[in-house]
Amino acid sequence: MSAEKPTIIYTLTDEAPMLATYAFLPVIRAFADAADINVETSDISVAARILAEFPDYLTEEQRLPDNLGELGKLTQRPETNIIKLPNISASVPQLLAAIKELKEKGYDLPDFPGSPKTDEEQEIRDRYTKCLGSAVNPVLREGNSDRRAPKAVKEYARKHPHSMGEWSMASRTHVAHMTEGDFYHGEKSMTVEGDREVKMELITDSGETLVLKPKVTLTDGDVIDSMFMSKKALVKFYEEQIEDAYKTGVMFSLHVKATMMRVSHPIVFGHAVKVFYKDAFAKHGDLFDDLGVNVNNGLSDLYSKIESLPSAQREEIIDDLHKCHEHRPELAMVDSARGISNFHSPSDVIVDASMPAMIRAGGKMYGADGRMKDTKAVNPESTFSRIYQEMINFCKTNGAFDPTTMGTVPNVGLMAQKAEEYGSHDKTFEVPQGGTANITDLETGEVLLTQTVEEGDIWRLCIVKDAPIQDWVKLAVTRCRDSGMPVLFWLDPYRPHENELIKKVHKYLPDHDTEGLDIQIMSQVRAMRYTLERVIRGLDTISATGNILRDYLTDLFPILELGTSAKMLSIVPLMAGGGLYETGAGGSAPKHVKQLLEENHLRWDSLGEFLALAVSLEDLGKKADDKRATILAKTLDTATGKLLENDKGPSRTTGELDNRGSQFYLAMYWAQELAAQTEDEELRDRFTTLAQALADNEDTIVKELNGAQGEAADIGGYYFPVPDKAAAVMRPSKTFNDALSAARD
Ligand SMILES: NC(=O)C1=CN([C@@H]2O[C@H](COP(=O)(O)OP(=O)(O)OC[C@H]3O[C@@H](n4cnc5c(N)ncnc54)[C@H](OP(=O)(O)O)[C@@H]3O)[C@@H](O)[C@H]2O)C=CC1
Ligand SMILES: O=C(O)CCC(=O)C(=O)O
Ligand SMILES: [Mg+2]
Repeated sequence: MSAEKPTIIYTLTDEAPMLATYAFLPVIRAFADAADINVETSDISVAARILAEFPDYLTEEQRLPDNLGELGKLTQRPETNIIKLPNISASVPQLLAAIKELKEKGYDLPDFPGSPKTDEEQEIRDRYTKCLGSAVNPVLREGNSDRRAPKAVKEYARKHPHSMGEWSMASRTHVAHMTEGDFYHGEKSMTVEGDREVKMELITDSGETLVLKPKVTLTDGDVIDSMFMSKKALVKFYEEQIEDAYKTGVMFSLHVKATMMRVSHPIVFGHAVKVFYKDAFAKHGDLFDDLGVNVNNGLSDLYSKIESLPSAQREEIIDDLHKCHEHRPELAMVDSARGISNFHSPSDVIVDASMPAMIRAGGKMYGADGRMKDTKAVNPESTFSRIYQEMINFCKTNGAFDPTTMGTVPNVGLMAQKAEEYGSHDKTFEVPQGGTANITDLETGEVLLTQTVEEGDIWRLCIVKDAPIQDWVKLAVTRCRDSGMPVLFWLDPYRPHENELIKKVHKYLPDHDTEGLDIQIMSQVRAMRYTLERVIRGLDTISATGNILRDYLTDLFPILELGTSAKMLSIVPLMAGGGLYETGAGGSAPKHVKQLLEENHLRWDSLGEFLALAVSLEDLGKKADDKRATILAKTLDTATGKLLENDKGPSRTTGELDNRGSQFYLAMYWAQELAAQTEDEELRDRFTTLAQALADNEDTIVKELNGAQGEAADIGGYYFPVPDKAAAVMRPSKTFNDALSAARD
């Protein structure tokens, strides 16, 4: 990072946001240049992270630095200013596809060892594992989360409401979750006194001691939890729910977060597939084992592994899989036209986005015949899934929410320093043998937390440190004061972990001036009900939650309120003083890439980027006392408001204004605002020319941008596109490109 100039680091990520960046970076640079702001990029896409992990397999020219590691270090510096776009938290099928593409491009990477047999294979697998799942966000999110709908965005949604499906009392949609044997059921938690080192060990029933994690360093005040999911209870639960759905004729859908909960949830997902196709697994299980089939990676893994078999044998298996459907319920589909079900891949249906989409659609998902149907939404873990049933009950009673009148629900989420589930990846184990699972002090041998587990159970240790909790409480109070909204801490005293948090909230609230503020603590189901009663009255309520509810609620409410969580302001005030500005609360929208590749239309809305850039510039202005950065921030904010007012967001329909056209309008409005301001004459003069050039050529530019649509687009890859090709597709208007270049001269 350049020491002299104020610097924004803009991340290059994956899928739709990465494509949008090809168009947006030249716009940003045209404006940032004028204020002498450095805009650096950092490629943290899954492809770049894979390449950075395997320098020893690559030629000198092919090697990439460890950008993520570097950014992680920068989060510890107060001057850091990062704009973070959504990235793929890769499932195994996505990782395999990325490796395949890179190999085809001449990167001589090793194959991903599905079941490593040698030390070398294990080492390769361990390296690839670093690129799997939620590997980016926990590293960069060295602060807690502040996500909210900006006023202009909320007002836009009120004036231009998105469609909402109808809810009826007769809806059969419901949430099914475990009532015993899940992580909630046997959770144990404690606040650690004094610094100490512990290990995770399993004393097996045969008396052997297996050390699963030799050392975990804990500090005074850490809250630690030991919890497990019983395999037996999970399988029994799936059996019952599948049977119930079949008997009652309701569709079955599974909602997990195999990407973020990258160790536990693929296993939870895999058991569902095995139970659903129980008969086929009973008949061909040995063969599947020989082939290395692992349905934790989805049914697609099974289909690809049986491809090597003689066709008669393969067809017999496929026939047996199909036969299972005769006595199983209908499955929710991801792509009914292509026969791709909810079981195909664990990253196709991700609970944070999938449950709100279903609730927004009136409790319906797509069935195999392409029609929307009621569903049994299976969310095995009861810890958080009960909030969805509460909302469903509410919708059944009160009907669908009305975006023109509903209140807003911002979130203050605890996630700093790998809080809670974020840090659990390397402390989660599929128990190899039954026994006693202990968290044991390395020095004294004292057992801090103990669980009795059985073979196949998933056992994990989560930690949340004291400083992030203090920071979270402070952020909640600050947001309460600044917004004038009440704050609810969604904490359940019956859950041991949250009971520890409640004690800390009580301890740290008195550190702040809370005079006149409405701050309450409620268990999750009550908090949801209380919030919803306010929402339908147009009243706003901040939710202060742990990490998982941060994730769930910041898709749930935005999707209902705004139609998408991409329009959220998503700020992470870094605890070391810097700022991480995320672009919305949604993901990288793979469906949008499909449309671009097929029809050259990108429906991705970059509003999240516009909002993030404005707060990033504002922060730069404040910290570096940089007047020009402040002017850029203010004018960008006004331009974004104008964009909303004039309804220049991207359309879903090919041939109409898309991401590129929307960015053009943003650039034009921004230049016009700068041309109209009087605080800085040089800026005014510089942008008067650009504003003029864009306004004069508005019709030509829009024609050039929209005219490029309609045919398939070639960007030279999916995970690692060819930059020139992607840039050519994303910047099809010569007139616009020339005007931006001229502005930098
Ligand atoms: N911060 C991060 O890094 C995050 C990353 N992810 C990753 O994103 C990927 C996809 O996750 P998924 O669960 O499908 O969720 P997404 O939020 O990416 O997509 C779900 C749907 O939301 C809508 N949407 C999302 N962003 C936008 C946008 N900017 N403009 C318009 N519509 C938008 C789209 O609806 P429609 O198709 O109707 O247009 C899209 O299909 C996964 O790989 C996941 O790991 C997920 C969440 C956060
Ligand atoms: O880190 C991840 O895998 C996804 C994060 C996410 O969905 C979110 O932050 O809302
Ligand atoms: Mg999310």
